[in-house]
Amino acid sequence: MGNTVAVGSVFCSDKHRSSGGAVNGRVSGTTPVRDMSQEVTLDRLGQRPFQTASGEAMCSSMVRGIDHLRDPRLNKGMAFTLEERQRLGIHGLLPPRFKTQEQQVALCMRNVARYDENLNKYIYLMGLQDRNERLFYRLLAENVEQMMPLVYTPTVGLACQKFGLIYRRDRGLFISIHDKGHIYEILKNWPEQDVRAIVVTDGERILGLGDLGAQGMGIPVGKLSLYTALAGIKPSQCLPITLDVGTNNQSLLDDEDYIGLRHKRVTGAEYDDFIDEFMQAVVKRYGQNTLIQVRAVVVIKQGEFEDFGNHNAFRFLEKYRNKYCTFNDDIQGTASVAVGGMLAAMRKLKTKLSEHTFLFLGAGEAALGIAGLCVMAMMKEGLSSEEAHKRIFMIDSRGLIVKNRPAGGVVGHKVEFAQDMPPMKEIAEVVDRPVVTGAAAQSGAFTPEILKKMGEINKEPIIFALSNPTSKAECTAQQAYEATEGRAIFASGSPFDPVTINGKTLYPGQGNNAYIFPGVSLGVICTGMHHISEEVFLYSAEALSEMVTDEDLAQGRLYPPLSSIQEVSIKIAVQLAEHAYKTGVASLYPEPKDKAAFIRAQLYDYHYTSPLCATWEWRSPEDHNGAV
Ligand SMILES: NC(=O)C1=CN([C@@H]2O[C@H](COP(=O)(O)OP(=O)(O)OC[C@H]3O[C@@H](n4cnc5c(N)ncnc54)[C@H](OP(=O)(O)O)[C@@H]3O)[C@@H](O)[C@H]2O)C=CC1
Ligand SMILES: CC(=O)C(=O)O
Ligand SMILES: [Mg+2]
Repeated sequence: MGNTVAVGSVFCSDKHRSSGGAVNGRVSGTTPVRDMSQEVTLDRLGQRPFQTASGEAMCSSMVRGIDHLRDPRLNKGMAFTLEERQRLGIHGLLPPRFKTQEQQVALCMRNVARYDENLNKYIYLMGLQDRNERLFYRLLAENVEQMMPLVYTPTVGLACQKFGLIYRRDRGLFISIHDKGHIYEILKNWPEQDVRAIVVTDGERILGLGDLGAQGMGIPVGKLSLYTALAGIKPSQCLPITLDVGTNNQSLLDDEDYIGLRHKRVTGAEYDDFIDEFMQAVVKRYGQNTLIQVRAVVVIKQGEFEDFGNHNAFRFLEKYRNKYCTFNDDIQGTASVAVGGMLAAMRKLKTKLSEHTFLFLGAGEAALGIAGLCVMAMMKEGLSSEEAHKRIFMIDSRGLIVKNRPAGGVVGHKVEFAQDMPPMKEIAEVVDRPVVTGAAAQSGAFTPEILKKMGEINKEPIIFALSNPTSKAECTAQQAYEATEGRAIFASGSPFDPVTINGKTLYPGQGNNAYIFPGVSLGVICTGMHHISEEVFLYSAEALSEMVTDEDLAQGRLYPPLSSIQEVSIKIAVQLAEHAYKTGVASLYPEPKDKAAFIRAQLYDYHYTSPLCATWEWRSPEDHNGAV
């Protein structure tokens, strides 16, 4: 157990020693000399150093045998071979049986099935991620349909609500408003050097569940696990962050298990300065610095804003979109998946978007994002902006958004969608539109009567109930199909089981931004785009809809099956790369000739590799003067 594994040529700088490795019991990647076009990592002597489980080069002189069991990046459990066990000095620390990774995945599936409650399944999966990272990602990636509802919506919503109760160990970075002035120092505590993707929330609007404060951390953690499982972005390059500025949720403030700051949300200039400092600190830590250290490749910081409150989400998107490489998933990612689904529905109906009118229940981040992208798509089909806007009807908490709305009028991004009509309060009054989208977190808002009316007016009404989690859906798939005798073209934000109606089984689509954000992020990272334009989300929507087959459409699916979602991500990334090089917004040169092959070469491999390699030699602890 005391044996130490070493590589002949050691290339750790002092910086690396102080930022991870065995010093704090975690093995971090180093900052290797990196040439992404070939994905070769070389040490100073031009030799291939040891690769960690995440594919990163590392200071193997600092890794002890036992670390291969304790570090989730290195651990393979019973899949370590006899030779590996003996040479790593871990023989006897594992049961005598040897297993393949496939057998381990099957065991994990059986373990998940043993739990009745989804929250317990979630806890099991988080435990697996903490123990054996590759196994966790293989389980997720190869069983997306079963696992996504557990690590993502709907279960992640419950996990956030109970986060304090189920909290086990560190994952992600918490930065509180009281860290103002020191955010860069906090970022330096993160043990990874090569972060490419950050998902950040301030917990103010977690799914449709409202303000969950610091417990919103489940969302960046869940989203980033999909970055890896669905788009092959390396886990070591992903950083989940929660900005804790307090919470206005009194029941959390009163909850003995609440993990965040126990005061109301800080707002105004103090909050804005805090976010500004955060953005600058991220670039200082992972933007410029990383750029200086690498060769032949521009490493970018890529960040995603998630589940911020409405009033801040739009402000920050405007403020930061041209200054940083960032997007808002709730506004832009959702828009893309919804328009992708609508384009697929148009193929089924053999019509164009511009031939329809659209009704939105909700006029917040999700609904306004979708409405905006619908306008863009209709303009691409030939409508003027004015004509396209006339086709969009939106309802917020005060009723239909109209120009002459009394008391308070219409403000912000809603203004462009205000119709020249008399005010109307009830959704039933305006539901005679062929495409109806719910994104208002008002569960059951599409009542059976409303759904029936949609079915009476339209032969095949397009009904999207996008609110999450399931408890907030505007209607269920069963309700939509039943009220329309199976004629509805339906999609929902959280998954619903297939429904059999009049002997025909229909497969509701999951209109969730998870179809979009992993692929967009992969494309951005692989091209070094500095800014993400709105067109990216229309291209992604088109790429997504092109992957829907006629057979899918015949079964009621508006999206490709979740089992093919990795291919969707790659297709989106390739499409985005084509666009990035064509329009000169890529910064990674030389331009890869075969973009698909290039992108595939970057992907995280969740299969185990051997920790042993030819250049290794055994050294006793004394050889290292005890520096193990
Ligand atoms: N499927 C997916 O991929 C995604 C789904 N979502 C889901 O969409 C939902 C909304 O999110 P988001 O847009 O960010 O939230 P916002 O808070 O930005 O918007 C909510 C909107 O709903 C409106 N609203 C509230 N009550 C009613 C009511 N009784 N009748 C009509 N409208 C009402 C609000 O009105 P007002 O403006 O007057 O306050 C507001 O316009 C959430 O459940 C979220 O989980 C979000 C992102 C992605
Ligand atoms: C899916 C998502 O991002 C949301 O519901 O907020
Ligand atoms: Mg969200």
